[in-house]
Amino acid sequence: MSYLELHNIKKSYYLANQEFPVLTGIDLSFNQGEFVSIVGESGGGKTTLMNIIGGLDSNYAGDVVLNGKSLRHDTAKQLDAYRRQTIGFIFQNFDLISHLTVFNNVMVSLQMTKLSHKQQEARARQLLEQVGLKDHMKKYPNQLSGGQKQRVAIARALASDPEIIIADEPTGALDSQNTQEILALLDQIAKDGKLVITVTHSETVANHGTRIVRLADGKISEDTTLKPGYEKAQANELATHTLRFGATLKMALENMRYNLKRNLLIVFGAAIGIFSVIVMLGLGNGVQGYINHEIYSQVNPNAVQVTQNVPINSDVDMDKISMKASDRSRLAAIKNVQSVDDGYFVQGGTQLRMGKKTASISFMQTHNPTMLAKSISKGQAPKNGEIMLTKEYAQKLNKKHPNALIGKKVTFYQNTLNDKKRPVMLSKTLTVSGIAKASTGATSITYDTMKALYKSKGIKIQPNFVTVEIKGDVKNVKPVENKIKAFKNDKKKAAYQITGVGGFVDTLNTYITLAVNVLATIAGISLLVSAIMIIVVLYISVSERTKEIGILRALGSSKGSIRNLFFSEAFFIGLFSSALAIALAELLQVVANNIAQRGINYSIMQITPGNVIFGFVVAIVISLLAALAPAASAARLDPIESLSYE
Ligand SMILES: Nc1ncnc2c1ncn2[C@@H]1O[C@H](COP(=O)(O)OP(=O)(O)OP(=O)(O)O)[C@@H](O)[C@H]1O
Repeated sequence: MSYLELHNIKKSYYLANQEFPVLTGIDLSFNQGEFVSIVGESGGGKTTLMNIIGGLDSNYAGDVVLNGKSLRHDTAKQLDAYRRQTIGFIFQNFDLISHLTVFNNVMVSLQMTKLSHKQQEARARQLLEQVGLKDHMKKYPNQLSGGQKQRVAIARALASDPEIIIADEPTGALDSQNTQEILALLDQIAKDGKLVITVTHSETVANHGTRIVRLADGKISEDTTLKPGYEKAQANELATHTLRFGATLKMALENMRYNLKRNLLIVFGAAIGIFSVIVMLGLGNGVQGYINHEIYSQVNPNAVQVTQNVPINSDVDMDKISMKASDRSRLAAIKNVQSVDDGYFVQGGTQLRMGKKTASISFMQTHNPTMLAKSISKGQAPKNGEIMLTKEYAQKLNKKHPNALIGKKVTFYQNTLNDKKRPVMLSKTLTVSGIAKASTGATSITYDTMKALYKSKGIKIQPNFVTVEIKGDVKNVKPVENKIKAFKNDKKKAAYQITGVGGFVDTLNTYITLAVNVLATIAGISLLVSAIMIIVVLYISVSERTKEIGILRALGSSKGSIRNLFFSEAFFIGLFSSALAIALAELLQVVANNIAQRGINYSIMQITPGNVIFGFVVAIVISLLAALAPAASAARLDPIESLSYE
């Protein structure tokens, strides 16, 4: 039994359903240590035969038997492994990967062996030294002479220490000096106990080997042994696996670096979409924050004022509008209610006097601790025996310097009815504690002061409103408001009326979030443009790298690895473009906030870590999705057609 046997190999090509037979029944056997030259007329099927022996073509009749085992039933993956482990290809046009250095061209093959990374590097160095390229390892293929390129190809073919070297016209592109040197190397490989099969038109090459096989009309016409084959050595093939993801990542990175300018433009283009989305989200956060900040600085959104649901007019029955202990306790029992404070408001009938000046007050109420200090423009909230005035009323007492009233005494008059419905005048001298903003503050005294004032004429008051304070986030306000609204009175109508901004703020926030998301989605349309751009670029890349794909398949990488190669490229486009987009957005944030701080004293753009992560994830996912079709088309390419791609 010979090491490699071909049994009745037949192969035809079909064009428009017409059969063109190329090989019509080849029977051959080879042994390790032989240097066989296959010669024959051009178009006679030599390359076709080499592709069958090399496991690149499995669409033939007959059988290839290696070491007693037929290749016929090998799966695509087993054939990949066969090419990686047992076969080393050397091509006429060298077929090196142009964007990889000499060293890395050899490393591509070695990365498919199970050697450690250190051992792979050491072997790459040793092989390149062996073919005389010690000083050229860092060069790119286009910086080498033809003979040097073919040496790199030989070093690469020897990477996994395969038992069979297939050299298709290895000296076809070389001068006589280089031809001799390459032949010497091939001869040495055969001497080392490997099987070297070369296809050639050159008699010089053919005569150099140990055996010449002539092909004519698709058959063997002559099989001549020139000299006995060399001693076969102990088979020493290295165990292999397909190109791992890490290696494809590295190759993708090297390819991007090789086409740096183009890739920078692509990354920049893809970054625009992600940048717009991040900026929109950041601005959304900022604007929402700003609006909330503005509202919160004026009023406490977590405070809700609750009154009985009865129309208030001059002859209203005070008893009907008062908030009873039962009202207060059922409000206090609602989830998230922190406190329920008694309050009392008065509409009309109030006058302030200071010297000769008077001010009629249309509305005043008791002060409670949920009112924000920010609603006071000067001074403080009233304590017992004090009054806070809104600016509007303060100006009636001191037009030019309303703030000068603070600390001064004013006389407070209140017309009301006593228990017997007789009009009485309440009066008390109070100290002005502070001036409230007209828009958000109220003229107010404490509940105790109000109570004492009425008590001076024997009137006992009940609170006519309460302030319900709600715990925690403003989101808790709406549910509490809804619960309050749900209470019914005897007439099955809503028992209470409420005023407060919390529910409104929550609704406003919902609308702002909605608007921001709509804007971000519109900005996201540019992501679609980015995705289409990435698809186009990757298709161009697949077509540019068709030859490289053929080379990698010949070296034994699987379809999956080819797919990964393009996914890796897409991954890097996604990664780099999102990094660029985030950097630009952060930069814009610094500039925008700087300007905003000067204008409105607020950071109007707030990009959160969540936005940044979102940007990264979206960019990478979109890039990988965009790579789906180009990567699949690259993986589907036929290795033989890819190798002959010009
Ligand atoms: N993919 C293909 N489809 C159709 N015909 C093909 C295909 N590949 C090769 N052929 C034909 O098969 C025949 C054998 O081609 P092959 O390349 O094996 O010849 P060869 O002996 O290596 O030729 P040369 O010495 O010129 O390189 C040729 O006539 C060629 O046109």
